[in-house]
Amino acid sequence: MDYQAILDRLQKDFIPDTAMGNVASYIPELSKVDPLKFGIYLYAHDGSSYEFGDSQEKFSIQSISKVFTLTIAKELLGKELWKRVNVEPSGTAFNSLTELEREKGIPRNPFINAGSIVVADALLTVLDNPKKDLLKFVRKLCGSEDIHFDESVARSEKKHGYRNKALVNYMKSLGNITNDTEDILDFYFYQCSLAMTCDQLSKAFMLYANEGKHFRSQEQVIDPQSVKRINAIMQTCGFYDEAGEFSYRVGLPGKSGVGGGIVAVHPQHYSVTVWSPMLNDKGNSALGMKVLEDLTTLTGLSIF
Ligand SMILES: NC(=O)CC[C@H](N)C(=O)O
Repeated sequence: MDYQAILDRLQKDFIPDTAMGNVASYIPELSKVDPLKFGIYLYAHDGSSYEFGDSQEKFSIQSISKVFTLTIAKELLGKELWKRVNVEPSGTAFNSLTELEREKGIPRNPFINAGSIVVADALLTVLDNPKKDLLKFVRKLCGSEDIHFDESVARSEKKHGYRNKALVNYMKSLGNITNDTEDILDFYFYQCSLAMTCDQLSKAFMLYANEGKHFRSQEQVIDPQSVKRINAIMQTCGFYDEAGEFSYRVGLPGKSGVGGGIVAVHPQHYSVTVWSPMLNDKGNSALGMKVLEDLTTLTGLSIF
C-alpha cells in the first residue's frame, strides 16, 4: 500500500478552516488551543510510518485515555468488571446522565464518561498508585518516557467538571461507586489530561492492530481475545452518539477525545491518529472524521 501517496493526497485535500467546528470550551484550558492545528501519523504493520502537519505536537488526549484505562482494568479485573459496566452503545452524548436512572447506575459502556468513571473507581481499588501505573503503561506501549499529565488541563477540568461530579455522585447513590468520589474524579481528570502526539498515540494503539503485541518489541502485552473485545467496544461505542456514523463512513474501530484527537486501527494493517481540535456537535473532531473517511476510501480497505 502506498501510504505516502495517500497521505500526500489527504494533505492536499484537507485545509483546516475555522468554520469547520468549535474547539472544546467547557474545559477552559482546552479553549486556548489553536483551532487550525492539524496533524496525522500512520504507523504501518511492517514498521514503516507516514506523517504530516502537527503530528509531533502534544495535545490533550481526553477520552482516548479511556481505552488505556479499560485495557488495564480488564487485565486486572477480568469478567468482574462487566458486573459494573455494560458493552452496549449508548446513543447518547458522552456526558449524558439520562440512562443511568433507568439502568440503575450501570453505565452503558466504558467509553462514555459514566463508564470510564466506574473503570477509574475499579482501578483505584486495585492499584496503590493508579496515576503512576497508567503513565508507566502508556509509556511502555509507545516506547517513550516523554509522556506526562498536563496539570493545568486536569486542574481546569476539576474546577469546571460539574457534569462528571453529578455522574459520580449519582452512581454512588445507586451503589455502583466504591471509593471516595473526589479521589475518583482526581484520577479521571488526570487520565484525560494526558498529553501525547499523533506519533505516540499511533504507536501505543498498535497494540490493538497487532494482536496485543508491542509495536516494537513484539512482546505479547495483552491477549488477542482482549484485543478483539476492546476493538469491538471501540467500533460500537468509541464515538458515542456518532459511533454508527463513524462505522459507516470510516469502517474501523476508533476512539475520539474532545482535545480533537481520533485514533483508528486497522488490525494487521495500521494504526492512525489525526488531530484537529475543531469539534462537531457530537464532540468529535470534525476534520478528523472526514480525513479518516477518505483514508479508508483511498486505501480501499476497512474491516468490512
Ligand atoms: N469526550 C471526551 O473527550 C470527554 C472527556 C472529558 N474529560 C470529560 O469528561 O468531559
